[in-house]
Amino acid sequence: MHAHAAPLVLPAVRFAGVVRHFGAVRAVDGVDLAIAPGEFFAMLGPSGSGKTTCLRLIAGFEQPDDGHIEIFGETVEGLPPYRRAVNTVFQDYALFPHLSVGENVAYGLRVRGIGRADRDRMAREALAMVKLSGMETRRPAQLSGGQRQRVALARALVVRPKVLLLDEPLGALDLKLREEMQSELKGLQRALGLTFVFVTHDQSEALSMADRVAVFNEGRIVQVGPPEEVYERPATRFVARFVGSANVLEAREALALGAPARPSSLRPEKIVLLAPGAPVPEGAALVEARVTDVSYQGPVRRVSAVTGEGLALTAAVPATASGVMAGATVRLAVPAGAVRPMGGEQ
Ligand SMILES: Nc1ncnc2c1ncn2[C@@H]1O[C@H](COP(=O)(O)OP(=O)(O)OP(=O)(O)O)[C@@H](O)[C@H]1O
Repeated sequence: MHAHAAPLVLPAVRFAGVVRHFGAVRAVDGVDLAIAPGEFFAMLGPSGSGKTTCLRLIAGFEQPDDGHIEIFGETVEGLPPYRRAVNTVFQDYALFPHLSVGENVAYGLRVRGIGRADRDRMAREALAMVKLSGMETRRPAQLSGGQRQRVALARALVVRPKVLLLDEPLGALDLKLREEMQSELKGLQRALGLTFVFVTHDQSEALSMADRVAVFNEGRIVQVGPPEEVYERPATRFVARFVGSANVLEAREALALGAPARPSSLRPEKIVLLAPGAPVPEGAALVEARVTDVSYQGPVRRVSAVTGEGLALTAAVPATASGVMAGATVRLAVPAGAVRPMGGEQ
């Protein structure tokens, strides 16, 4: 964006040069971002990369040491959490064990001074939204993990925030439930038209749910864009490796595969295992390599191999491919365009 061009829509959340240090730890180290209203925005990165601190800065549980934060155009520095148009769903749900489900959900309304009848109605509506109608009188201890997660969601939504902050909300759920909740959350976000800011260290979760993904490393955003772009065109080595474990090629290695001499990424699933005698596809580079390791992963096998020149590649090939075992020599085709140049260094 040009500095002089006014944005077309006021961002739901805007960070300008935001810094948060804890002693010598640069938890958030100069972050700029603009999250659009109604956007599902994922913050993805390894443990300790600063995602949660960014979320806490939006919520108002942390204050920036430097930089500026706006929520729908309003400067929020110094504004306490309850005065911001945001609400948070925590990973551990933070439900009150001694209150019923209905009371948990209505809690935020009670502290805002909303009367009994309205509270009950709004809590019932919020519980219906997360498919928990009829559970009002249960205690959190009488619910499954997935149901508790829904109560936490209803409790956050009932006060009608403009931005919902979710800190690894599905982290405690098993895989199947997690996948169900991913599509439900996404559906809910679309139906309500709310802005969701979602923190996760799970790259497939970020890619499948978000409109845009910001990849964090060491307190900075190293790439931000739609999932396809982050996956297909990682900007840095870190993004290439962290999102989908791409092969990272040095400039001379890219050149040897017929691509421009630039540091580049190559997705394992783009590499084609050629059957013995099969012709090399048009425009592809042919590589002969000795298999060093094979790992079966259900639909695919991940094959690690090294060429005579010492180029190590990982390919994801159909699990049905035969004759692939450690020590075997394989012919791999790297299609033209599969080698993608990277700009940044971090
Ligand atoms: N209150 C605090 N006091 C001291 N250091 C902190 C505090 N909060 C966070 N940090 C440090 O700041 C860095 C970033 O932490 P943060 O929780 O934002 O990372 P994260 O990417 O969310 O990681 P995770 O996925 O593990 O939650 C870490 O090194 C962390 O130890």
